[in-house]
Amino acid sequence: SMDTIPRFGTETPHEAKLAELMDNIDAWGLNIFDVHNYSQSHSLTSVMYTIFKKRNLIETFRISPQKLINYLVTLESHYLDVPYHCSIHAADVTQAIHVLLLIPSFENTFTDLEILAALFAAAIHDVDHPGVTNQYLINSDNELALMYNDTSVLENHSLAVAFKLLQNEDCDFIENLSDEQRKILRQISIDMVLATDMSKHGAIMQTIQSFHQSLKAKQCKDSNSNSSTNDSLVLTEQKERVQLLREMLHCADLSNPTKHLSIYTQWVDRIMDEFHYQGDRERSAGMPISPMCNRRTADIEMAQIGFIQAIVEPLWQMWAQLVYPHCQQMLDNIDSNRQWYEYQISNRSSRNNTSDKTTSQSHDSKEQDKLKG
Ligand SMILES: COc1ccc(C2=NN(C3CCN(C(=O)CN4C(=O)CCC4=O)CC3)C(=O)[C@@H]3CC=CC[C@H]23)cc1OC
Ligand SMILES: [Mg+2]
Ligand SMILES: [Zn+2]
Repeated sequence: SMDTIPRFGTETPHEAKLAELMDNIDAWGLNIFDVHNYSQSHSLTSVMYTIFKKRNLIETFRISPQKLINYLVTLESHYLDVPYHCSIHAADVTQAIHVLLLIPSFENTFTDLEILAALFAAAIHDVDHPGVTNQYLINSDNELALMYNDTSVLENHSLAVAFKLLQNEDCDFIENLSDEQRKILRQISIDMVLATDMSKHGAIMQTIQSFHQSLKAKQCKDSNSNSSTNDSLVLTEQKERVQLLREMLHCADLSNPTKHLSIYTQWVDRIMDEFHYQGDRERSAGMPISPMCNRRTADIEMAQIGFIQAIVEPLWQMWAQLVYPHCQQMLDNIDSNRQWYEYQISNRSSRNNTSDKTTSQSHDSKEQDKLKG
């Protein structure tokens, strides 16, 4: 019954602190690491449950709260204890897409079912991620690469695991959706999660420019009719709305550099840990070591500047243009974060041997610790 379900979906002795944090559920500045700590490591369950309650999705889709919790706790337990692609990343991306869906430009854009599908896709998008890249799974003849014919291996696997969990009677929180609604939810989730494969990034960047121009053209036509919703994008085709949701999840998945430095540097530590563990395995297997995966030659600051310049900034600039002025904070954070990493590089004492290099690197991470407060 309702009274057995805690306010944020999970039992915690820190409910008051969690309530304080959840007051920021609609804000880009939510500290997901604090949520993880005060929810007894149930950030994904508590964030998803809080968003579902806030968006009235439990009533709209006649969801059993208990089955929703059962699904979320089971999904969360199927995220592995890897440094970056763990349940905190899923919670982070889910909360990010929730905030992006709140942008006024989208006030009248998506149906409740599309919003349900988008949040579901974000929550499941990396479940059971083993902490290595698709390329590593392919190069090491992993069972998963065999299963998915080297094609979006991790993304296909996460989708299959997530939908398998739904088949459990106690976890089927979408039992009251019609067959047509379940079909649409599955279709949109598959489309969105497959689009988080970075090998699709180029294709997304190709189409985003012309797609957004066509949307802006339609938008200003609406504004000529001086309708009250002149800010919001109205897309008549479900295909176009799904394309926007695909881009939105990709943006959320690439949102670390758009966050405050103290949060961003924690994600950098985690992804570099994950990449370096992969590099260690590649080295000991005599395989070529993947980009950014060699801890012995790593230049963490350069990798971030390259990641921001090559991937994150171009994508977020396209996105910010579409929803101007609602994503300026993200662009500002990207800029100041890039400048911070450039400053770290300009600040380096000239290193002439590895021991110096190791010392100063540990010094840098102490710098970052200070930033974390
Ligand atoms: C916080 O910091 C990061 C967070 C996530 C990722 C991801 N990275 N990737 C690809 C790795 C290979 N790629 C590149 O090398 C891109 N690139 C250049 O071309 C120049 C420098 C540079 O980085 C593309 C992204 C993933 O596939 C991960 C999984 C999905 C999304 C992003 C993740 C990388 C980060 O910091 C480098
Ligand atoms: Mg992924
Ligand atoms: Zn991800």
